[in-house]
Amino acid sequence: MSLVTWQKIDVAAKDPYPVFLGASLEELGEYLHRHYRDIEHILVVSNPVIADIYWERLKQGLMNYRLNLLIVPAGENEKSLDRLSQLTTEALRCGADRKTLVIALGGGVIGDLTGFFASIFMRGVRFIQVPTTLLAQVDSSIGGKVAVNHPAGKNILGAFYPPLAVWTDFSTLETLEWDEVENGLAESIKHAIISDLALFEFFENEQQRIKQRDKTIWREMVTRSSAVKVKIVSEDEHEQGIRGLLNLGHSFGHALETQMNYSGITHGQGVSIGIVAAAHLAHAKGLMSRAEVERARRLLEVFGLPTTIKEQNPQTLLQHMQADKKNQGGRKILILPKGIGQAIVSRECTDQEILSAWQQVIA
Ligand SMILES: NC(=O)c1ccc[n+]([C@@H]2O[C@H](COP(=O)([O-])OP(=O)(O)OC[C@H]3O[C@@H](n4cnc5c(N)ncnc54)[C@H](O)[C@@H]3O)[C@@H](O)[C@H]2O)c1
Ligand SMILES: O=C(O)C(=O)C[C@@H](O)[C@H](O)[C@H](O)COP(=O)(O)O
Ligand SMILES: [Zn+2]
Repeated sequence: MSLVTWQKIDVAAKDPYPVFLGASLEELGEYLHRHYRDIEHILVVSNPVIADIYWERLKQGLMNYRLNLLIVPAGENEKSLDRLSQLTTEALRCGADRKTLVIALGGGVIGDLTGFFASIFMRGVRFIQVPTTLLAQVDSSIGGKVAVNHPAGKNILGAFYPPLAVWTDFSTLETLEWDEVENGLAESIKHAIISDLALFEFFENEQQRIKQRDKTIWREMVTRSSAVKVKIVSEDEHEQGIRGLLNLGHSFGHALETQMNYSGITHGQGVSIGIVAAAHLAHAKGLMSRAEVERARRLLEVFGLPTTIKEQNPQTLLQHMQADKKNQGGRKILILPKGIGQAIVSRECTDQEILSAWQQVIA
């Protein structure tokens, strides 16, 4: 294996697992053969776009296994109970059993759906994340949150179910459309705002090279941003405390996604608008200066991310926020940035303050 170009970061979860940064799709088979001698059958779940580009490369290393590829249509709406049920039917048809290994080859949608499937199929089978979007590489493949959506709430049915490993091949990002890059940038910038001022400055200073897809800079961006996620989920696997910070912008963003029936807005766009709403709220509470709010907003906009939304009713969005998983006893719990590079979990936001924050991002 070409170990020279690899980097391995371990997630210190209850069941620890490695994140391989700079791995190559072709080499996953060899890794599995070395470490998991009892695997005979592998189910790979992907979508038509991704499979078309990357299936052949991944398959090369998996020739010694009984192998099935299950294709799910692209799109956020596939994170559904119906799709989960259909995957179950197909897995059984392929003769899957408790020793089957499931591989998620794709972005956050495939990762979340496949991971949740693996967590409940025959009460749990092993799975591996092979993230192919920027968002999936820096965020969704790490940390074991797996889920499907419900019309009334985003990720409302799910589990904490860690993968055996995260296998990140940077080269898959070369075929990603810029719109999809933006979604990953929203989560990466979120990582910077909640805990890494130096990473925020990196985004500010390297915006040109990021836009030009400079490979060295992208590698640094994915590595530094993944490291933030690994550190936080290693400290708090099941979101009892500090992991909540990773939800910056999500109370707002998820409300928008739910209101728009998981179409017409991407997760990253919702997070971007949500970060700005949370920043306005933080400013109202004296946690952020006006200049810092502007600095965060500017960075998101530099990369093409939206920071406002048209024609939304703040009251309706506030209602959707009642389904937020962080809420306790009917009280809304929000993540607020504290300047840039730190954030807090706030239990003290009134509905009026939240409505005012919505007003700031509704154009
Ligand atoms: N589990 C978590 O911790 C976590 C974290 C963040 C986001 N998420 C979830 O992730 C989802 C969003 O993920 P996403 O932004 O990756 O979207 P996505 O999975 O829908 O992928 C975006 C698009 O990119 C295409 N694509 C994927 N890889 C490609 C490649 N290498 N080349 C060309 N095209 C490619 C896909 O076909 C898809 O159309 C949301 O459902 C969100 O809730 C989960
Ligand atoms: O890993 C986490 O924890 C996160 O909050 C990361 C988020 O980017 C991600 O969108 C996550 O799925 C949101 O979790 P949820 O519990 O609010 O559904
Ligand atoms: Zn997210």
